[in-house]
Amino acid sequence: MAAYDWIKALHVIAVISWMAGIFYLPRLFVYHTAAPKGSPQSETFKVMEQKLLRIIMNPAMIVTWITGLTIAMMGGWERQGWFMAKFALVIVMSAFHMWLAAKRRAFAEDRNTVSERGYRMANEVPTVLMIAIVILVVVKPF
Ligand code: HEM
Repeated sequence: MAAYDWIKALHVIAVISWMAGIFYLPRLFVYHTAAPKGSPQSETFKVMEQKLLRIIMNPAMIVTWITGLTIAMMGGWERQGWFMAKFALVIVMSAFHMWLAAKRRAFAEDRNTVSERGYRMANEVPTVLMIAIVILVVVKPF
C-alpha cells in the first residue's frame, strides 16, 4: 500500500532526527558541566540545548509517535510480540527524553547536580535501546 510506505518513510526520517538529538544533547551536557556557572560558554550551551530540544527533538519525537502508531494500526501489528517489545522500549526511550528535558531545565536555572561522568554513562542508555528497537522492527524475531 503506497500510503503505508510514505508514512513509514516519514517515520524513519523523524526517528533519525530524534535520535540525532538524543545522542547529541547528553554530549552538550558533558561539556556544559565543565563550564563555570554564569560564564559566556555556559550561557551559549543553554541556548544550544534549548534550541536542540524545542526545534528538533520535541517535534521529531511527536512525529515518530504519530507515524509509528498510524502504521502500527494500518499494518495490524499491535498484537505481534516484536511490536509489544518495541513499544515497551520506545516508552523507555521517551522517558529518557523527559529526563534530558528535566536536566536541560536544571542547567537553564544553574542547578545541575549530575556529574560529567554521569552524562557520559547516560549516553549508553539510548544507544542500547536504539540497537534493540531496530533489530526488533527489522528482524521481527518473535
Ligand atoms: C514511537 C513509537 C513507535 C511506534 C508505534 C513504531 C512503530 C513502527 C511500525 C509499526 C513500523 C512498521 C514495521 C513494518 O512495516 O515492518 C515501524 C518501522 C520502523 N521503526 Fe518504528 N515505531 C516507533 C518508534 C521508533 C523508534 C524510536 C525507532 C528507532 C530508534 C524506530 C525505528 C523504526 C525503523 C528503522 C523502521 C523501519 C523498519 C522497516 O522498514 O523494516 N521506531 N515502526
